[in-house]
Amino acid sequence: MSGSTLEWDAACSANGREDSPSLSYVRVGAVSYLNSKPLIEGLGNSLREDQLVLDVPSRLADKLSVGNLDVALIPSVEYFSRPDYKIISDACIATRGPVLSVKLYSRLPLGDIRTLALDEGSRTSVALTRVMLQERYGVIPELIRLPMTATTKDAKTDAVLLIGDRAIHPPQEHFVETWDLGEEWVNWTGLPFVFAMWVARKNVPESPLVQLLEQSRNRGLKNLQQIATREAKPLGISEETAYNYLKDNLHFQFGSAEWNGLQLFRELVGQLEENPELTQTKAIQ
Ligand SMILES: C=C(O[C@@H]1C=C(C(=O)O)C=C[C@H]1O)C(=O)O
Repeated sequence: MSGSTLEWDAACSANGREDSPSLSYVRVGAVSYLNSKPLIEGLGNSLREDQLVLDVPSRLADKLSVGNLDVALIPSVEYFSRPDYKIISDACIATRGPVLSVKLYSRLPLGDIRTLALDEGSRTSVALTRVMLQERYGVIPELIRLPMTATTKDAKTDAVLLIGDRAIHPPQEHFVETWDLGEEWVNWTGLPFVFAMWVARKNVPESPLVQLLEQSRNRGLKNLQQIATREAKPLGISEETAYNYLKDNLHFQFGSAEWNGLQLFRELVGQLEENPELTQTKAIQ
């Protein structure tokens, strides 16, 4: 435990928020994929083991929503509908071009897609895919949930969305078209895309976690090669692929261009949600 616990406790009592968790109680959730390792480099040294939970993005969003986490790296789309959430860091998962780990694989030309299987771990890329298919092709597909354990072959749909570590591997079958969603968004809008950011519920005091998250990200950025060397083998990818992914595909700093990209995405998602009956997802058959 770091010496900053006292500072955090003091912030809680100074704000008169006895229900607010101090650092010794705060529960932090981070994405379990390679993309998040630079954001949490060394973070575990300042928290107890049970305070840092790693999980897929959709489950982190659910845990934050029901109060099982206090702070989490959640899909950006989950922030839009929650006035009780606040962004507490400029550390994020974004891209300014091809992202490598968010892929739409299609068995038909994109304009002919009628059924779409969606990675169960995703929320933001699900919304991004739907926005782009509708805006660019007028396509509003039937949505099927693709469980974490299922592969593209298990999905009998016209197209499949995969995110995270499993999307980095080349697919095991031939697809007619493949979209790198980061590349498609940036080419289409001229703006970066923010997939995930650190969000807390509004009653959670920010200090000293804000500083810890910034320090972890800065430490991670300095250690990309070590992170790639450490993480590549268990994922079955080369160190070079892991390093290039962290260094060139991902962007970990939330700047004004990222903010503009996020605002545009928010507007487009808002238009999509005006039609709620089109957003239901069925289980895979
Ligand atoms: C780039 C990625 O970013 C992510 C995609 C997310 C989503 O689609 O909801 C959420 C968090 C990030 O893990 C990825 O997972 O490959």
